Amino acid sequence: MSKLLDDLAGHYRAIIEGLGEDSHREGLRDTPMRAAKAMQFLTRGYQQDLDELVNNAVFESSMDEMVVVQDIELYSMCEHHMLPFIGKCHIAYMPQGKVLGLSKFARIVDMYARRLQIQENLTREIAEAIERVTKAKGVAVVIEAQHMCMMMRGVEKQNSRMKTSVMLGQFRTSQATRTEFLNLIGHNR
Ligand SMILES: Nc1nc2c(ncn2[C@@H]2O[C@H](COP(=O)(O)OP(=O)(O)OP(=O)(O)O)[C@@H](O)[C@H]2O)c(=O)[nH]1
Ligand SMILES: [Zn+2]
Repeated sequence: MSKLLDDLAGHYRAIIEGLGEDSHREGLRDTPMRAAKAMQFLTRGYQQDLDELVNNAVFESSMDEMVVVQDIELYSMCEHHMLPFIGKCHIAYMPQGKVLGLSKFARIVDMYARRLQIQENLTREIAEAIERVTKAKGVAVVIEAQHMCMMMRGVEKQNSRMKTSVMLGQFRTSQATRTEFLNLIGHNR
């Protein structure tokens, strides 16, 4: 067992004790280690590297029309409360001689979502990574998510959703491209 994981489990034991619970009672005995492993999983994006993850799955193609990958589910952790935010990510790009392997969009989303994040930065990091990997003429990313810190505590609003978008290149400069994308993902109602 790594020292990092042991340390993290120790911190979880302290949190449990801090809540006034007995961390040695049967139901909680293994919880610090379980929680530590779960948190490591939920933040495993810190251990990942973009180039390694893409694994050269960038293919030559004459495709020069918009490609959209819609409804990629997303689980992240808000950096203010360390509570989950959950939603969907929509990605579009305008290829320029190269297309990216389909699964890599989901992998890139997860690499940045599995960290402590705010939704705005997550959206930008995904867009910039796709731009870097594909050298596309434009990249657009929209995320819509619900934040547990707004639902389970605080203002306790169950139905609000946050939408963020980052438009790069042609999606920023061309209203028509942007509109086509928003129409394709059903956001121009
Ligand atoms: N912009 C943005 N804000 C976020 C995100 N996740 C959480 N927040 C907000 O971060 C803010 C932190 O505000 P604070 O006043 O320091 O913390 P707080 O007292 O727990 O705030 P309340 O949630 O209003 O109770 C809150 O308004 C949260 O809603 C996010 O992804 N983006
Ligand atoms: Zn929060």
